[in-house]
Amino acid sequence: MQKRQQFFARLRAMTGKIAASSVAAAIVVWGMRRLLRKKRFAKAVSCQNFISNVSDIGVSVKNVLVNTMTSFVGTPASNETRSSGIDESFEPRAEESELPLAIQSKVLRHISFHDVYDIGKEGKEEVLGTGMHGAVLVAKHRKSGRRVAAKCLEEPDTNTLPEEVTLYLRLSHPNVCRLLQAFVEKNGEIWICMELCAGGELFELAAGTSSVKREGASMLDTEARIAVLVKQMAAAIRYIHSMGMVHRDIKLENWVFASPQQERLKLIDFGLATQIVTEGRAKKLMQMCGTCYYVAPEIIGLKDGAICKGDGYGQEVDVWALGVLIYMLVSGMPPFNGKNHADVIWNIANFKYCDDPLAEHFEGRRWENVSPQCKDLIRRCMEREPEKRLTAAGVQMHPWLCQVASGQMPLMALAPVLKDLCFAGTRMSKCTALAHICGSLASTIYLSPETWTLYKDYFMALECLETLAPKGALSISKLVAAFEEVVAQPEKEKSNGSELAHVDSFRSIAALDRTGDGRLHFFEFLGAMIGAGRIQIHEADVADVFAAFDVDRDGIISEKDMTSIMKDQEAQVLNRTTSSENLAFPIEDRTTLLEALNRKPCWASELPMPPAVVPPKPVEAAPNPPQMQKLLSKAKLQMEWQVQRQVAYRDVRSAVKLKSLNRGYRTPDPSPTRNAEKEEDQTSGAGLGSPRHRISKAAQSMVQLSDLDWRKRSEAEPSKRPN
Ligand SMILES: Nc1ncnc2c1ncn2[C@@H]1O[C@H](COP(=O)(O)OP(=O)(O)OP(=O)(O)O)[C@@H](O)[C@H]1O
Repeated sequence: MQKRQQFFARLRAMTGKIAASSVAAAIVVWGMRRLLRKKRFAKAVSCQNFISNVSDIGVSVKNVLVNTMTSFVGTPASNETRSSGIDESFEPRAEESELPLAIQSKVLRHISFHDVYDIGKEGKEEVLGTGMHGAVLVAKHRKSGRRVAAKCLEEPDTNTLPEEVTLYLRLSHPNVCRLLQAFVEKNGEIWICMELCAGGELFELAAGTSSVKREGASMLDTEARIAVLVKQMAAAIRYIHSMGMVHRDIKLENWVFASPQQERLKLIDFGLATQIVTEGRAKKLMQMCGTCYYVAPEIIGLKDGAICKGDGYGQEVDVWALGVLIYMLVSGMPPFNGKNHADVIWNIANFKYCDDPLAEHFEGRRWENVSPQCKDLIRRCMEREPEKRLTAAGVQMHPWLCQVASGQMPLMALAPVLKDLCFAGTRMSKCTALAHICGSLASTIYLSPETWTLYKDYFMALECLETLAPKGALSISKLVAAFEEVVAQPEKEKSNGSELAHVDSFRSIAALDRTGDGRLHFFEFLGAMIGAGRIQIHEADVADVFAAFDVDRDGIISEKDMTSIMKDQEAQVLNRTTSSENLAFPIEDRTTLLEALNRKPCWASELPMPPAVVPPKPVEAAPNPPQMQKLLSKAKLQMEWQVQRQVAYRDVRSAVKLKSLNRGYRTPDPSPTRNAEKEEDQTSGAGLGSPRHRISKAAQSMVQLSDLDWRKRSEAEPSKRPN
């Protein structure tokens, strides 16, 4: 004990003497690691607090130390210990520090959700939908008035963000709903703000229960229109898979329309998503989860006639679910049905199509008007063997989806966009601070539907450069090659040449890659467009970003603020160029930042109009209209769906009601936490936990047991099967 005290005394003296030196940092971190290895948490925390109190060490060294401590120990004991100018709230937690800064700045720990957003109009909440986590509500940003969708998750340990949030934060694709901000509250709640998709659920549209008013033809009245939607779904799934993730809950309810006017679909609900590929290696998942009708057969195992865990599954389960979804959209019924969830699961495990024997062969009244290509796509998505199933890329390239316009543009027409990218990259490579600010803005900015559609279309047109089935992000090398071909080369050929001919296109375009994965994601592309002065930025847009970068909260973004949150090599770039015309430090106020951001590019030229991605509305009735609405309104199935939904809603609502007596509108997941549930599932092999139709684990194991008992018997003696 005495020795340890001496060690600390020496450490203290030493750190005081050589404050601000990296040697001190190394020693203190080494000491901390030792303590933690010996599980001396109390000492470690006091060491952490000590570092926070040392006032004479440089801010960046101090931040490194404090971050390192925090990643080991967690948040320090009290707020007073951290009053020396560093904003504790900005410090990323261990898993967040892996994320690029532009994404980290979306996680807010120092501001409460309720200080930034108002929920509902005149005290009345606007509910967008209800799920296992309670209601998803409309919230209004106080400063800008923009409306977002907000959901409250509960995490007992605020040091770790739920996987749903960490994965969601990393995604940026035109067909994936954007997670704008996550607020980590002191009471353990996590509020996530997503872009508001006001067009309603695809499920409600298909079932004819949507309350959203739409003009013109239904989006599901012809196969061509359904194909437009499916193409977007395949693009989103491929993107998620290319990020090494699996969604595990692809279903009609989890696709929402961006707005009532648009046929733009967005994927929501990453509650069951997980990282499946790490360091290039894909693992097999064992947890039984998903939504009843959409569960792939490999998720469920069969042993001696009883349902058990399968042998493991991978990303193919999302393609299976997509196949089920297309099946439902064109035929109006699910492929596998049953009296209850266990029945459905049993049928899936045994690959027994629903009551109608023709369903398996896609024949009968419901399939009369469905094209052979569409049936072929469904069949290939719903291959029983996962290895034989199409991949998401395969779905994108399937002939049935070739009828949908690709959004491709001639490369020449894209030259102004490529110039913008290079211009923004040059600015950002000279000024890393600008790159971070543009990245953060792109992650959180509100864009009008027109602006959003325009830049999404350019993004998709550039994606077409890559392959027939793009991965949802732009390859840096392909962009550089395209720039050289249509911009730099023609400029070089001109006798007097121009600035563009000599630009280092690779260095410039690579500077836009904030995630460092060799690809430009949609938010990085938007960041480039902001950096090029194309997207008009308003004061309300920069408020949160300004606050996030003003680390010491003195009302200016100083060089010290920026260096304290940047990596060393980035800070050097910052130091070299602080006086450059790009963005001089300190940034005194938001107006200065706004002016810098709204500066037009010197190379600017007229942007081309992107082609319409959505096919024109058919003048006459299409040759193969599945007439979903009619079909669904008559079908018995619709009743079943609605009854099930109502029951599910009622269950959730009663849970919500009970909770809301204690907590107002905050309606957390009734189970301890999703992650805990996931882990428990993995070890115990307990039943299926599917959102909305999710059966509680206990209830389900009861269902399984009682159900499977008679099943075993009835398999042997079919006549004894109960009705
Ligand atoms: N960004 C959004 N814009 C509009 N509506 C949304 C948005 N996010 C969710 N909703 C609505 O809220 C419903 C529930 O959302 P979500 O699925 O994310 O919640 P959950 O609690 O995770 O539900 P689940 O039980 O399905 O896991 C959705 O089905 C949808 O109708």
